[in-house]
Amino acid sequence: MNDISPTPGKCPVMHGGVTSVDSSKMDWWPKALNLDILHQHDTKTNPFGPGFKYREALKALDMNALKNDMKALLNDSQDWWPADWGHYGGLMIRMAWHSAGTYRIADGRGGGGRGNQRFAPINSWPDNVSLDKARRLLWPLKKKYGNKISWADLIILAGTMAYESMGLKTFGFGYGREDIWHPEKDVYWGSEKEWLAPTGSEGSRYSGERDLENPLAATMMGLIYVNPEGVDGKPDPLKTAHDVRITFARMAMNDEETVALTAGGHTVGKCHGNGDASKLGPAPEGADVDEQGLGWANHSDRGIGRNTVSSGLEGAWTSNPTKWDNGYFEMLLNHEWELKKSPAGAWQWEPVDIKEDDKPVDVEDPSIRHNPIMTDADMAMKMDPEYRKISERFYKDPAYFSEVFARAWFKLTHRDMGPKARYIGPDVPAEDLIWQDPVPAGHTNYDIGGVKTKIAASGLSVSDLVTTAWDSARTFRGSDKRGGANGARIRLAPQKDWEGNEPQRLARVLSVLEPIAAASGASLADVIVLAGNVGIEKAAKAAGFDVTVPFAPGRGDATAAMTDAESFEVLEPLHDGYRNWLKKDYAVRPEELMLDRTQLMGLTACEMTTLVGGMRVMGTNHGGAKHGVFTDREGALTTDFFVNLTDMGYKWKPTDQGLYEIQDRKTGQTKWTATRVDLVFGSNSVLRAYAEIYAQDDNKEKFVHDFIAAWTKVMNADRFDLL
Ligand code: HEM
Repeated sequence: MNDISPTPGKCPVMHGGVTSVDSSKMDWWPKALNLDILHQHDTKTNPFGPGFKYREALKALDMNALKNDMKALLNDSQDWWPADWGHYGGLMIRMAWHSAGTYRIADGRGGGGRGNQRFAPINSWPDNVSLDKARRLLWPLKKKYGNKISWADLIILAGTMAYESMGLKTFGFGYGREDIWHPEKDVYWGSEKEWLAPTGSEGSRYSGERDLENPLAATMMGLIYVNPEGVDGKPDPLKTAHDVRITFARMAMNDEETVALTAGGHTVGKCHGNGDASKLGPAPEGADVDEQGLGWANHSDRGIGRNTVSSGLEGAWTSNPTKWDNGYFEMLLNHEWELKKSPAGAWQWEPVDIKEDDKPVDVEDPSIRHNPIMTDADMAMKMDPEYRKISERFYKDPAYFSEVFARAWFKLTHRDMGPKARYIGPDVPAEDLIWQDPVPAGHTNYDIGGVKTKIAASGLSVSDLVTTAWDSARTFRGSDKRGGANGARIRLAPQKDWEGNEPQRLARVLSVLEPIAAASGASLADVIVLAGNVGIEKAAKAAGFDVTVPFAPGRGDATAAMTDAESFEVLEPLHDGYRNWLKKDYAVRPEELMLDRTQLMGLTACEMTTLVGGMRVMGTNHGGAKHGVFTDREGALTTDFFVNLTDMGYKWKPTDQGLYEIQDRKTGQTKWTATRVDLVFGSNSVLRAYAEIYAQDDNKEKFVHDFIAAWTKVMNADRFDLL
């Protein structure tokens, strides 16, 4: 025998817990559904305890004291990681920007709203080299102010105050970003197998004529946005411009905001590449314990100050890199630039000719001067015709540039927080901004019972009532807190025309509900939700249960002028496991799409099961299709979906149309038709366990109550006005 055991005679296999992440029990079945994404940041693992409310904790924060401490920290250079020119501003801004800049509009995930930069994979992305130091520099403040300030807020505050300290009049700041406490499992960052894998590598995010896979916004695995050296590391400002435009559009930024952000970002700070990148140790997640959570350690060279290597490019963009000024455009537009290699071997642009006095000074010794540099993305701001027009305008009108930048920075760092009601603190700007999806306050003092009576007598079916309320609420996503029933945007473009909303049926139902709203003083948004509640109460009654669905009035109706219709397009449902509908065939299995949507809606696997089971028996399938409704008592809130799904008196046979016939084993007759998503609740072992609980005879009433609890959660998911 080959003795590979470190302790001869004993079993060489380590028994005990599976504590490493290299393989999991489920890897044997790669097609199994990963329900874990629905069970993140559970109360059981919450280190703050169940009663902790960040919004409440923030009330005790001395915001002035924190700001004063932050100002002092920005200029308090530490020997272990000295500040360039004695000012940490550039580093802190890059940290805040990289935190916010992972946001993408397609699924609202990413962004700086949860403090996810502290955890893998983002803490160890190649683009985030040295930001571990930036966060560690903030630790004394986090320690001092404790739970009264989240990491997520602290990171964005650091960047914002850095600008303030360098002379920019910022647009404002809102606290309120709540921290997560372990990595996110639901975010798809790409399929490549290597960091910075070039286009066309295994799992490439590009297809066709450089079409970037959705929902991704970054161009490479491990980058926040675009490659600074050029597409796939090959300098070509026009090609880079194409990438920048797409990446920033997917961060919700237009051309003007993109130029403002890039220029404003590089008005301060510098690139770090004065050394040998191969001497950097592993990223934080792969580093040894003695690195204590830091990464990219350089134990063979000095590796700090002027010898820091982060991106590998080297140099500042402007003559005064610790000052908010117009130096970026002066530099970019008034010089010719040529390609050079940095000391670390990265491509960068340097001026063909520049006066000695215009060169930025060394970070440690002001008597030494270095060439300024431009990344390929900076050159795009000059070479791309549209970007150039904007650059020239900013150059000529510095006040306008500052104003556009300040607003774009505010948007960048707050967009993923959702509605303004979530911002806290004295520096929240009063102005309503269209990208906040504003909703006016609605009335609360109307006769709720009277409205419900009118709805009940309106002749609308249970299916119509429940479906319309569901469709108005289901757009909500917890990722960036957009969508939802509040605002009644379901009656506006583009939502009223979405195929998933069945426009004709929707128009018919709204034509009944609108006059009821108008006559009562309630908002249509409230009436739509009330309609759903009335439908559920009727359905529960038909199943033998007298219940009242909880309701909080006060939703408002947004107008078309308050709605950036184009920005709502990303919220269009293309599938809905709850309404048993798929717009078209995707490469992804419909049950995975359902899980993704469920995660975005903030529901657990059990809540998902409850809701699907209830929606099926109330006949809310898309288009009123009969498949998926396996009950003889449609419209009653029974557990029939689960009872029939788990009944061995039936068998399940695939049909040519991708559906399943439910046949009576004895008679051989087809009784109902099911979809793939329906059958997942009987086939997946975890979902089946939930389904079996509801199929038990003793749980009929529990089901009604669980359904109502989950339903109410969905209807109120966007009630930030109640916070
Ligand atoms: C078009 C996209 C952009 C590219 C390709 C890019 C690229 C880079 C690179 C390569 C560095 C050097 C990092 C290092 O070695 O330390 C850097 C630094 C920096 N970037 Fe950007 N950037 C972009 C956009 C932005 C934006 C939008 C902002 C903020 C609004 C920003 C703010 C900064 C700051 C402040 C630094 C200096 C960091 C320091 O002084 O330590 N950048 N950027």
